[in-house]
Amino acid sequence: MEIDIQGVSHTYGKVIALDDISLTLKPGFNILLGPNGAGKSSLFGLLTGLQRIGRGNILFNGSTITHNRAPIMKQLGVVFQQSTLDIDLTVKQNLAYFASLHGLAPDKSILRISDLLNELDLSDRLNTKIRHLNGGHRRRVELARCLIHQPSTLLLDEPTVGLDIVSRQLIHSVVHDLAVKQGVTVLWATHLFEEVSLTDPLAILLNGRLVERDICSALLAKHQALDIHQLWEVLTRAA
Ligand SMILES: Nc1ncnc2c1ncn2[C@@H]1O[C@H](COP(=O)(O)OP(=O)(O)OP(=O)(O)O)[C@@H](O)[C@H]1O
Repeated sequence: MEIDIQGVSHTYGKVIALDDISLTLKPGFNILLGPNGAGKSSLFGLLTGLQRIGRGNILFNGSTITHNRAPIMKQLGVVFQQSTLDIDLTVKQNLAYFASLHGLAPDKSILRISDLLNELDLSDRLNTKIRHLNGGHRRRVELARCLIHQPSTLLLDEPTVGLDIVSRQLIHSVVHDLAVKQGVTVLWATHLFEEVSLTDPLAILLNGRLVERDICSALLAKHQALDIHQLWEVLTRAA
C-alpha cells in the first residue's frame, strides 16, 4: 500500500505537534527518525485514525480512512508504544483472540500463530501468560499480534525502545525482511541511530517539522556527512 501524507498539521491547544508534514510512504522499510517530543506518536495517531486530521490529508492507495475505513484498517498492522496485550491471558489466547477479530478460522489461526511464534523464536512460550514474559518477549508477541492478518502495511511506533539487544535485533530483522523481501510498507518510528541502514528511506522529524526525507545514503551525500550522527548534528544545528 502507498500512503500519501499531504500537508498535515496537528495541534494540542497552543502546542504545534505537527507542522505541514508531507511525505509519501512506498512499500519498503521507511524510517521516521526524531527525538522525544518531535511528533512521531502524533503522526501515528493520525495515520491510524485515532485522532482526527485538522489540516491536510492522508491517502491510503488514494482513499482516506474517513471514506474507506474498514478496507484500510484491514491492511494495517500497528504496534503502539503502549502494549495492547491482556497480561492475564496466555500468548496463545491473546493471539487467537486477535486472529478471530480478523475473521481467521480456528484451524488457520493455530497454524498462523505457530508460524509467527517460530519466526519470533517464542514457540516455547505459547501457553505462558503475558504477565510472566519479559519486556522483549512481550514486544515480540505484540509484533506477532499485528502480523496475524498478514497486513500489507505496518506502523510501528518505537517498537524496540527499552528492549534487550537480542529482542531488538530480532524484531528489527523480521520487520526489515518483510519490507525488503515481501514488499510490505513499513513505517518504523525511532530515535535510535543504529536502526537506520544506508539504503533505507529516511524522514527526519524535529519539533513537528519534517526537515529531511530521502534514502539515507543520499542524505549523507547531500549534507557531506560521514554517518548518521554527523547528519544529525548538521540538521539539528540548522533547525
Ligand atoms: N495529549 C497531548 N496534549 C498536549 N500536548 C501533547 C499531547 N500529546 C503530545 N503533546 C505534545 O506534542 C508534541 C509532540 O509529541 P509526540 O508524543 O507526538 O512526540 P513523539 O516524537 O512521539 O515523542 P515521544 O517519543 O516522547 O512519544 C510534544 O511537544 C508533546 O509534549
